[in-house]
Amino acid sequence: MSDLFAALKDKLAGKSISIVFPEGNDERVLSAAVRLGEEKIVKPIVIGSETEVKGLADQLGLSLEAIDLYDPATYGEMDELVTAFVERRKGKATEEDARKILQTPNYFGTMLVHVNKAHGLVSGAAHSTADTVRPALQIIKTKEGVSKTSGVFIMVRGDEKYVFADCAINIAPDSKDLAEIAIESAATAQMFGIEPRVAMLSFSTKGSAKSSETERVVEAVQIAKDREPNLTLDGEFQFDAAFVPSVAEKKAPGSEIKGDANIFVFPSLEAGNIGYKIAQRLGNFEAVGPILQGLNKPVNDLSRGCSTEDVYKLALITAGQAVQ
Ligand SMILES: CC(C)(COP(=O)(O)OP(=O)(O)OC[C@H]1O[C@@H](n2cnc3c(N)ncnc32)[C@H](O)[C@@H]1OP(=O)(O)O)[C@@H](O)C(=O)NCCC(=O)NCCS
Ligand SMILES: CC(=O)OP(=O)(O)O
Repeated sequence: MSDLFAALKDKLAGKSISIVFPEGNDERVLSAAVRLGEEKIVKPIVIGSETEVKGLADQLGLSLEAIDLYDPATYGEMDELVTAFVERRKGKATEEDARKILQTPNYFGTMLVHVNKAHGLVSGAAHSTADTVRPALQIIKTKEGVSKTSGVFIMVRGDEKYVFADCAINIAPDSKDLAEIAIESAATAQMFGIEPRVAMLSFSTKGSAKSSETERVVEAVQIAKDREPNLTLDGEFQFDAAFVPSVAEKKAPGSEIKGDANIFVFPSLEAGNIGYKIAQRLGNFEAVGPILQGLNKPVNDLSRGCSTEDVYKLALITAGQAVQ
């Protein structure tokens, strides 16, 4: 993974990609933003009250010279953002609503991305996923051909690299959603040099159990294969059948996934979110993400349990998505 970040930094050199950090009051976020600015890799735009952010910087011994600090309360181009927000929300927000909502750092920051004053946004160190992603879903929206945004983690331990999806957004995906999550995750994996071999996970392998839950995954496999016949993908698999060759031989002989999957599509958000945290906390995997896929512009969420290093890395990935 260190190679990935070195390659990303090379790719970003001289590109002046600006990333918004709406959580200027959080010491992990402020420290990562200052580091990125001082390394001149991305241009950080930090959101927060000037007094509070300066106070935190003094406490942490940080200089704010390498970042831009925007306070929604005093932002000079608020009228432009208000007009653009009302236009984007078409009938769902009045001007009065817009003025109020744009005082919220995540909405304000997302609008900066929407009106091209910044290339991407990283938030979620101090906000729930719902509060972080809702502005993006409403304002940035999904790109053409994608019906739902989803969130993946790149799980890294030494040389091992896997993609876990969806661990962040869709609570109860239907079979069409699961197929789309699989296809989008395969594209995301390629960005990280992972040649996709996708396993659609369940508590059943190739019909060993039957229920509406397993049928949903079986249908998803068929939809994904019809949409992307060249993608190496199969299921439904229990995790052992997807990951352990000797178990795959017994439970799923003849599958093109031979216990060698590297992208794991979980059947629900419950499974995906619990699964990634177990691998992270018990399995000592580094969990990079969640990386949101399918949006028009890059907006990424952090876990509230993130470190400064996690903020730094997700910001690099976000900037990398902006120059795709
Ligand atoms: C993502 C989430 C916040 C969206 O829920 P919500 O705010 O109730 O969504 P709504 O149904 O009100 O929709 C709000 C907007 O987002 C859009 N939207 C909702 N889910 C979406 C998705 N997966 N992809 C794209 N757009 C989506 C809706 O179309 C709607 O757009 P509109 O206002 O322009 O019509 C919700 O599904 C959620 O809480 N997911 C779990 C997040 C979480 O806690 N994860 C675990 C930790 S990472
Ligand atoms: C991704 C995730 O689970 O985020 P949080 O830990 O903030 O809920």
